[in-house]
Amino acid sequence: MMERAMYYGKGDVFAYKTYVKPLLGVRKIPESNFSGRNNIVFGLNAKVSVGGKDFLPSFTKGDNSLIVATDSMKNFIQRHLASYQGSTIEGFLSYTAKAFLEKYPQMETVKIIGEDLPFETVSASSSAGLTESDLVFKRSLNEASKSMIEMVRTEGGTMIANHSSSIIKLQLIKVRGNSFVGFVRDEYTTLPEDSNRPLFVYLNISWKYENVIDSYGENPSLYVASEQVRDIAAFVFHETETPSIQNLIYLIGCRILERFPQLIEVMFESQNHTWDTVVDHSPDTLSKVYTEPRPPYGFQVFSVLREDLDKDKADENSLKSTPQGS
Ligand SMILES: O=c1[nH]c(=O)c2[nH]c(=O)[nH]c2[nH]1
Repeated sequence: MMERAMYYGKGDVFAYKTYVKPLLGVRKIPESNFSGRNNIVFGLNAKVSVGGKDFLPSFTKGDNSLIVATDSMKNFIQRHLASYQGSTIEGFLSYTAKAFLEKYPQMETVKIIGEDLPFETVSASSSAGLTESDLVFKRSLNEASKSMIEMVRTEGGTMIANHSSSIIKLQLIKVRGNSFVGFVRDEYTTLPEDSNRPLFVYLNISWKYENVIDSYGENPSLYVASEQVRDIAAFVFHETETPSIQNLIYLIGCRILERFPQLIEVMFESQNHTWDTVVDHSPDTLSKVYTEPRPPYGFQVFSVLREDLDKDKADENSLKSTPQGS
């Protein structure tokens, strides 16, 4: 028998909480100054989906007797933000998903996606001069964290079937030091080879922990902050002469896995938004004028796995052991 799709839920569940427990003691890495979040404003946009065979009659017979109204799901999420004692979105999603399964026996699966609604610090005066305000925050329309957890009911309790943490909508421009050459040239090729392009990339990067519990931030030294992943991406972009976006994201993924042994996979969705050149005075000057590229856009999807690091290490070792001059 074919398995059918059947779930329902609520999207755009906005919830803001002030004075969430700060995230302190995140382990520092060489690519980033990030060490924690004050969490004075903690905001998220959640989407919950619930499933279970007991919901079938609600679809086929109009029997609402086991339906938890999606309006109630919204309240459930918001009230669980009030009682959540931790300091990360990942921890909150896990806490809330488990609570849904415990409260409603007809739910067999609960998936919650939470998108961070980030606020940034602004300056304020203090007796010591300029400091960061602890009262006023600036809404950020930049990149944001996003997490997902899928929890399922088992014989004796619950189990996490899937989880991920991400940074989304990161947009990085590198003004030179990028080429794209050597690709297939045939009767369909009009793109010239380019040895120096202004590479503008959009990145969504997701990562998966070996032990989901490390993502909750209860042991902050094992937590991977999206701010650190963002900083690694920019850092690796800076130091790499990129031959393609494909290779760039691979190198970023390897660096993330190197820095965080608690992760087993880093997944990328990248988009190419390389600027079009409008005015180019080179070789006299580096200064040029560019504009947005016309649609369509190119994209890449790639997972970097721990075995990629081991493979690179093995390659390095075999190079090292090759006798000089042979
Ligand atoms: O980094 C790139 N990868 C591609 O696969 C591609 N294709 C293309 O037209 N431009 C680019 N750039």
